[in-house]
Amino acid sequence: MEQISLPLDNVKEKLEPMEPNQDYIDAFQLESESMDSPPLPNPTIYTDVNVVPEHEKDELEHSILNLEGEIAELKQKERLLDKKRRKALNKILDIKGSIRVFCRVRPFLLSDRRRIHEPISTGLEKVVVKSVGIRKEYRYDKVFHQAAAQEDVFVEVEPILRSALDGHNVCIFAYGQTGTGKTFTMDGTNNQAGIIPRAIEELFRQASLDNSPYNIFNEHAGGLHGNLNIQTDPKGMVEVEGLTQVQIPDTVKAKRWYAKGRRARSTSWTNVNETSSRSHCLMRITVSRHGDDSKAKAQVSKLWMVDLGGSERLLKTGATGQTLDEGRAINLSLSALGDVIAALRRKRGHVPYRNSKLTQILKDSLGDNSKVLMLVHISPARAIETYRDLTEDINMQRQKRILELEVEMREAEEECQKVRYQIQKAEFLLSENRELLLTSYQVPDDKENAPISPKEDYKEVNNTPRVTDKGIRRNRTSHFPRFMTSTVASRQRQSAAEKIVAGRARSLRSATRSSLQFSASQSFSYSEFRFRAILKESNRKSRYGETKLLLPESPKCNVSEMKMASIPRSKAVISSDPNLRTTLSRHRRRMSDLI
Ligand SMILES: Nc1ncnc2c1ncn2[C@@H]1O[C@H](COP(=O)(O)OP(=O)(O)OP(=O)(O)O)[C@@H](O)[C@H]1O
Repeated sequence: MEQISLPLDNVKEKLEPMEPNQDYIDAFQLESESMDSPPLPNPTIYTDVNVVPEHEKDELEHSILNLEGEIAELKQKERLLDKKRRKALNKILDIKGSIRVFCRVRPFLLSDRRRIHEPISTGLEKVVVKSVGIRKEYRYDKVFHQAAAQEDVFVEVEPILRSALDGHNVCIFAYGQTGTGKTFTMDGTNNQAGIIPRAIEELFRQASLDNSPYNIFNEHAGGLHGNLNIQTDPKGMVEVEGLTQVQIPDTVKAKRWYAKGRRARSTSWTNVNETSSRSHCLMRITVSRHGDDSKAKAQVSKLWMVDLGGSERLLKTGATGQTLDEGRAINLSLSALGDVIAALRRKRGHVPYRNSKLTQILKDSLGDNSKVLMLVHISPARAIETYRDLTEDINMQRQKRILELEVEMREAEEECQKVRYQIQKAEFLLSENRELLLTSYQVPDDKENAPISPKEDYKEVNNTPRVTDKGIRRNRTSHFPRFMTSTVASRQRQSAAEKIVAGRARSLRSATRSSLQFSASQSFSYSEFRFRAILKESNRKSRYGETKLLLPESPKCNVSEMKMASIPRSKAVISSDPNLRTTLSRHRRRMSDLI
């Protein structure tokens, strides 16, 4: 707050400095020239603080209380809707199966020497392999044919990612012989991103839509046949000693760490694949979600994305030495994983987790309450046919129920987003009102060091006892020598300034009313533009993590409103009256010009 003198006789005004704006200055000059108000005694003009009448304090406090109640109600509604959405998603995943096995058929590559062109039907659930006259049928939850794109695969993966954010442990595996496309499915290429980069994007996107603060950590382990020390805590949570855990604030960092982990993975040439991965590659993303209650324990879930080593016959790969040993270790752990998944699918009492490091590490993410997706990869070098399943009716019923639940889930999600936006608006208004209350009514604790109130200031300057406004005016004129009394021009300027201050007071009152209006009808007036501008700015800054604000479709605001939005809070003229707003701005430019 600084004090400046105006070229009005004896007028003291407290203003905050503003940047000059010629438009406003010119407009103000025009307006003040045309004013024809009766001469007034020289007033003392104060702005910014202590202009809101005392009785409006109650209104403001009432508004704050209303908003607090409203926010609590909205949060409760948000929790219920989120619960409904989670429940629907969980049901969908249960119907689909908590352990699902997909099959992806790799397309022919230029390097494939032998091609057997058999017709392959698409989008079905069964694969028939013909080999030396023997015909074998394999059933999957879904088959991705050769032409299936990375997006097609990811569409099926997406729901269980949401499940990871909801607190379930999730495992996504790529399994298959060497060269069948496991790494292609998990990592992809620069132009055809695979599951892992897409999942990272999606996790951050979904987390940014949610009001709950998330912490996302990334761990990476390549070459699991080393001597890893695995520990299980009393609650059954598994930890691997020496695993690097990094907090990842955004997708860029997440991808950087992922790339770093991938580089550590051992690859070597085999007869079957030039850059064959000679180890399992595990990527773990730990999501910890904090609820509204900051004291409550965070909900922690793990998302594992595993590119398993090739499950080839060792003779066929022509591997020797270390590569052969790696191949053996891979095969052993793969068969242990197969046993665990088979036991879980058949709901056996005993699940043989202890048979390999791989299954020990994944123990807490493969059992109850977890979601598992196994993507089996096959190469097209054999004739493959897929048939329509005979249990078509059952499938249709399943699909119908899944569709219903998906609608239910989407509706709950959309409703939840609306409620979140309402919460953000209400919280924004609440903080505005609290700030207004603080700046307008707070009595400083330390009276000696407290800034002098405008009236006291006046008293000091004029060395007169404190009197009412009327008294001040009378006293003021009577104390000044004749040559200090106002001229016609100065009185005109004063009158303009007085009008402005009165308008300012009105504008502050209207700000209070705006808040009250929201709490009653949930509509927006003055704060909407600033609120949206702030939201836009925060969304522009970071799509993920940094801020949890979300900007739904916003109504168009005109240029002057946006100008207002860019003025800092302390300088913003808060008024729903556009004329008053302009006058006040002009006034300020004029004042700043004089500093
Ligand atoms: N769906 C696909 N579309 C196009 N190219 C593919 C597809 N799947 C695999 N490929 C290509 O096939 C080759 C082998 O794939 P990839 O390296 O992913 O196999 P892999 O199963 O991971 O092998 P390994 O177990 O030896 O590491 C790569 O050149 C890859 O780009």
